[in-house]
Amino acid sequence: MPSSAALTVESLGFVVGGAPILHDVDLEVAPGEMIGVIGPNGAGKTTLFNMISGIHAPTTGRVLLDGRDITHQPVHRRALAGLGRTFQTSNLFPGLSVLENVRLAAQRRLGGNLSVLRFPRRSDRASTVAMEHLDEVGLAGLADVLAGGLSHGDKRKLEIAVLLAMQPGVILLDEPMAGVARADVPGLSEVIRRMHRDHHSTVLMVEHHIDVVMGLVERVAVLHQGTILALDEPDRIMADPLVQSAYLGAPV
Ligand SMILES: Nc1ncnc2c1ncn2[C@@H]1O[C@H](COP(=O)(O)OP(=O)(O)OP(=O)(O)O)[C@@H](O)[C@H]1O
Repeated sequence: MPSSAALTVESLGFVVGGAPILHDVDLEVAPGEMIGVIGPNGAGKTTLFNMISGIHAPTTGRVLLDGRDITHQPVHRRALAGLGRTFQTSNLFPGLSVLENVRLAAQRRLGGNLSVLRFPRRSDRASTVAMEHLDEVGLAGLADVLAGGLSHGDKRKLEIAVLLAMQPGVILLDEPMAGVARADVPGLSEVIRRMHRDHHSTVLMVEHHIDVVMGLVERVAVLHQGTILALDEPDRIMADPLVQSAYLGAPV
């Protein structure tokens, strides 16, 4: 029977110089589900994201988006097919304003002119949509500020506004809390929670802050030595002796 998952990772493997970086990774993310991927340093989390988003080709296995095989599609085709991603390091346009960053994404989706040199009116459709998304992430008041001048936490919120403007079917969040000041973590968590709740977004999130992951997601995948050790609801993951032993360092 064909899978109804929004994102499917099937028997994924990645070998470099004879060393298996990932092996036998199977994962299904249901439409509207948010799954957190945790695991120790070097477990293969970023590599898994790079396979899903098309930065590296897997050695074995497949990646399916809404049941369609995208394993051999380049990054931009996957984006067009509805796969959105944030990176550990920001991929915003630092010299453009906060509003312009989101408006460009909205224009791309709405099919408008991509130029930022035409001085579009604040009332055009893409600007209106962009302002709505900035409002959602709490950045409407900073619309005219240059993106490069934002705090790390606000850059992450802006990246989420950009994603919302692109309306991807599946969102990959790569360590959204990386570099974010401790005081800004709860606010950014809330923005992710609202994005998931209000837009029914399908999300796969790698994050080192376990407390953040546990409070946000429906299920947690524990990646260990290149494969998924456990996949379950947060409470059950925290209580799993295998996970405690392998990941949290506690004795079994
Ligand atoms: N292209 C590559 N060539 C060689 N080794 C690689 C390559 N990509 C990843 N690795 C190795 O694979 C392992 C997994 O790396 P990866 O960055 O995916 O782990 P991670 O779980 O994201 O770690 P971290 O939590 O530190 O970000 C590491 O040992 C890394 O050095």
